[in-house]
Amino acid sequence: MSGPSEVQRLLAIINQAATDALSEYATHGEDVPSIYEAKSHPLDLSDAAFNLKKIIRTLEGACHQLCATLAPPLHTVLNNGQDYSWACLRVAASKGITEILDDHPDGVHIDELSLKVGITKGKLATIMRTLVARHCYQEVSKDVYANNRLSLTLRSQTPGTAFLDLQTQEGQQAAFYLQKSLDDPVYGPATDLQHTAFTYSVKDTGFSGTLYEWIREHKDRLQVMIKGMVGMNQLMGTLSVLEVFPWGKYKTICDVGSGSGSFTWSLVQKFPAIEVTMFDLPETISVAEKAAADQKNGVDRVKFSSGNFFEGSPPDGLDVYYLRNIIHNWPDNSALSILQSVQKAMRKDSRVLVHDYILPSYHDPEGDNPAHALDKAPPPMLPDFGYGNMRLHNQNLTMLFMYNSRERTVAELTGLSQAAGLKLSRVWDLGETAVFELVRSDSSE
Ligand SMILES: C[S@@+](CC[C@H](N)C(=O)[O-])C[C@H]1O[C@@H](n2cnc3c(N)ncnc32)[C@H](O)[C@@H]1O
Repeated sequence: MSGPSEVQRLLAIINQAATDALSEYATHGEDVPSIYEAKSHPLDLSDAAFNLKKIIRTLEGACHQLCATLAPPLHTVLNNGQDYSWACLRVAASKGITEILDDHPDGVHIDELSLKVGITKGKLATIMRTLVARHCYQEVSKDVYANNRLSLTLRSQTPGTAFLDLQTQEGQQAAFYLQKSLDDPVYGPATDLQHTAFTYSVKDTGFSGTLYEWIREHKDRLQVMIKGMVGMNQLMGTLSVLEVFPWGKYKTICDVGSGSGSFTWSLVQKFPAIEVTMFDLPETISVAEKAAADQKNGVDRVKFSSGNFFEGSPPDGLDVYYLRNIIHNWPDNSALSILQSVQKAMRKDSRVLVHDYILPSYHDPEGDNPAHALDKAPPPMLPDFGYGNMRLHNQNLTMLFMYNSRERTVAELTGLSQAAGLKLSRVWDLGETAVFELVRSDSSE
């Protein structure tokens, strides 16, 4: 395809995707939001909006590819290398700027904002201007800043800002040390959890261990991590699995590595006949048991089981074993042990749902099997949607920095599953994440 025809095709894709997005808002009976409004939109965190996610994946991917096609290459490459907006987001969230602006819909002058947050006016103005250029906050008149739709997500104490805190602290710290750790003769070739970019970044403090051990020693970060997992799942839109998978056919579910239970509580509240057992390490289960006090209903249908999936199995004989954001945390040998431990607990007709980002791979035959295929972007886009799947690649990198692990392709997950005595039944593409549905190898399905 020639340059001009690539551009024409990308423009057509962008046009179609934007039109589809407008229709999707109409389908849900909602107005199209304005970026200048300081109010949340009903579809912002809706589990039912997974089609919108798919459309945006195409739109973002095509827009970025169009710019990368037409701009000088150094422009695009350094846009990526120079992106410091994360540091400004971190300041805004930690200083509660959104909450201050909440009380002033007409905006606050930088002089007053500077006094309220305790940051010198000139420095704060630089930070605010950077964020405004990213559509987060708005400058309503000269040096007067107000909230908009995006800045509302920066209210402190929310799961979303807890996730931002993790990404911009431990995440960025590990990212900085990636290159140094790769050059290190011990850390570079290591595949274990003790020798990651993150553990490299803290080794001069005298710490040696895994991220999990580090978190245990830093209890304040454990709380942020538990809350941040809720925010991460909001971002990923994982709860759309409640809309897509036929949960109504099943009664007993095990939420394996449940964390504080953000999935469990949503499941029992949406499906009144379902019973869930949360299975996690003792320290996490005790946090989850305390969090149960905040739940309005379904508490009598939730059981707590503490254990370690490397030393035993989750409770046996349940209908569905659901593993969300678990397998991707572990290198292959450990991921295999987890699947084996679940397989041992299964009845012949039980099933396992592995819910992670799944890496598209368009060059392996398994990816072409229509029953297992993930959506593919139209040419001339990169088949995996490129920038449209950026969070998948960011998560893949986070797994590398933190655990020496990675997101996996359908073929890689299929291989691990087979080694654990399981076989693939179906892949559910949720627009951002995907669910890998497995049954026992000896099942007649
Ligand atoms: C990334 S979090 C995912 C939590 C939850 N599934 C979610 O999606 O929000 C990983 C979870 O695995 C749990 N975990 C780690 N090692 C474990 C083990 N050996 N046995 C059981 N659970 C474990 C952690 O405590 C944590 O809750």
